[in-house]
Amino acid sequence: MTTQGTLLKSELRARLPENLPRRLGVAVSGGGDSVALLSLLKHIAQEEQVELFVATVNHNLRPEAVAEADWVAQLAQGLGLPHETLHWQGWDQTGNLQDRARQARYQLLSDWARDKQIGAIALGHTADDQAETMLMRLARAAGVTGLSGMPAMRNYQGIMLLRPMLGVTRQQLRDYLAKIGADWIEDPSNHDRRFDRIKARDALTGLSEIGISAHSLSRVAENLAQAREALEQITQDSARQVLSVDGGDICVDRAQFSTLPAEIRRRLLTGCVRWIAGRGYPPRQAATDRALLAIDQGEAATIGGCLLIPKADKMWICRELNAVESAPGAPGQIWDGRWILSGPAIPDAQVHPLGAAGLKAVPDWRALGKPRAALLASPSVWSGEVLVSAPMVGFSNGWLAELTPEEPEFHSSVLSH
Ligand SMILES: Nc1ncnc2c1ncn2[C@@H]1O[C@H](COP(=O)(O)OP(=O)(O)OP(=O)(O)O)[C@@H](O)[C@H]1O
Repeated sequence: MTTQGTLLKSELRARLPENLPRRLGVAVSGGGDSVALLSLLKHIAQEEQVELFVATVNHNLRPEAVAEADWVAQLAQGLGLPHETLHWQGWDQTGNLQDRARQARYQLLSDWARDKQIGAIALGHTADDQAETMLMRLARAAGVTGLSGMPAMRNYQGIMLLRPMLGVTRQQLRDYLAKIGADWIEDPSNHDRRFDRIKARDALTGLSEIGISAHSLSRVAENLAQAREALEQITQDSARQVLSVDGGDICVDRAQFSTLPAEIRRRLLTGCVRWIAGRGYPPRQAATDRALLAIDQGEAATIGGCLLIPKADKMWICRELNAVESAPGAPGQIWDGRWILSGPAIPDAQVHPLGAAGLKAVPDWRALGKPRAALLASPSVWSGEVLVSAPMVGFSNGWLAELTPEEPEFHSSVLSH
């Protein structure tokens, strides 16, 4: 191995978990980065008795994709490694094409890994990718989380995604490939200035004059990733002190909450909102700031599908009735993104939010000590016009309302973003 190769190999090794899984996946598109990744990992795998498995995703978006996947298959075969091409069914015209293709890629790769009992998949993101990500996030005035960039390791549906090349540049990898006489596929979209990433790439070249480089920006990301870890720990500890979960709602001790630093309060609030109303994008900063002010002042507010309701010295954070999808749910299936209701078989049973009509049928709801609005959005079972069960309001009638099994334990879930 060349000296350069040995240096790159140790850079990669330092960013991989200490104990590599016995079966390791490598996502190879055929581009220079992932081809270099494969070559370097091959050396590491040989030294550590790790079996490598290669996969290429064909997004079926470009006619050349079939030939590119075949090219990678041959490359893998030449290295004596198993290869599989995974196919995306195509874009359903919803959302942004790039985002959807990326999501599909991770889904296909993780399904493949699970199927093959592969514990982790290595991806070829480089320091340049990290730097471009940082520049794009700077444009959105991101905070500590956004500016901690792409993580070097991340659990995706039980499979570890590894990015061991975040400390090396695209140019270093190209030089290495040229030295060992390896070939790769040049993606024409890498020069397409319609994409923000390509504009960020060009901008980075200009920034080198003031010493901003892919290396320096990816180091900033690493620094902030450590800061983020520390913040997450403090946030978890604070959550235990100032929040309590009551059914599907959260009750905040306002006096204690107000003593916390702004960043921790923001993290707690967005964590609560995501836990209650879903795991999509976090609420915008302006909405979060408005809601934090409302908590300070003990005023009602709404944020991201949740209601903030003051009651004595507490603030309740609950699901907003108007934000619950109006289509009825079925028992045994996930309703409103997080509840599963189960009980005696009733042919026409449907799950709805309790609503004002339902609450009327449960006269002693006041004894629960919870705000009325919180109860209105709670899950209930109906047979036609008849209320069968409202488990969160003490009228269970043999039914059980449980938070979905994927819903992790509150104190860690609230804070793990
Ligand atoms: N079609 C593909 N098949 C297999 N692996 C791929 C494919 N496309 C990308 N990858 C993997 O992802 C790495 C990063 O690729 P790229 O920078 O093009 O992704 P991206 O679209 O920026 O996605 P993201 O940054 O969200 O992961 C590649 O080095 C490779 O490991």
